Amino acid sequence: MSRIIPIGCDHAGFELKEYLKEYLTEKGYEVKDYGTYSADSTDYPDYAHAVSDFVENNEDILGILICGSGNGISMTANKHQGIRCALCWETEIAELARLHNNANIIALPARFISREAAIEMVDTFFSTEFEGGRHANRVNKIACS
Ligand SMILES: O=C(CO)[C@H](O)[C@H](O)COP(=O)(O)O
Repeated sequence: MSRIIPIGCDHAGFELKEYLKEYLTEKGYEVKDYGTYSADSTDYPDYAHAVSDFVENNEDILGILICGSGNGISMTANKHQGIRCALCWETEIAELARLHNNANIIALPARFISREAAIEMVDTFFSTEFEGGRHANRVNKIACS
């Protein structure tokens, strides 16, 4: 797994993004911060597209996106052919997103989860490998031609 983690958020996710960035940097990851860089109101698609472009174009990279509900940022990311972005609100969902769906971006709903929950989900997401097997064929069927 890569030690580089791209991360992006809108204003609702700014505080959590800063917190996760510090945590992941302390853990030795190289965090690529695609913004936003303040709590001023802004548009989540700008950051979702930037992180998704990076993940799509770099093998073995997993990313993090954050907005208020997690919906807008994951909807945007999932417009990219190479992205499987999973909206996660508890640890088991984050684990299944990797095990069964080979998700390459985790979307977090900053307004609905604690910092502790976010850390646990991120730790799980980044330490869990895709199970393959019966799930591989299903994941291959997700993309539209
Ligand atoms: O969750 C979001 C998108 O899915 C946004 O963070 C949310 O819509 C921002 O709302 P507001 O402009 O009222 O702060």
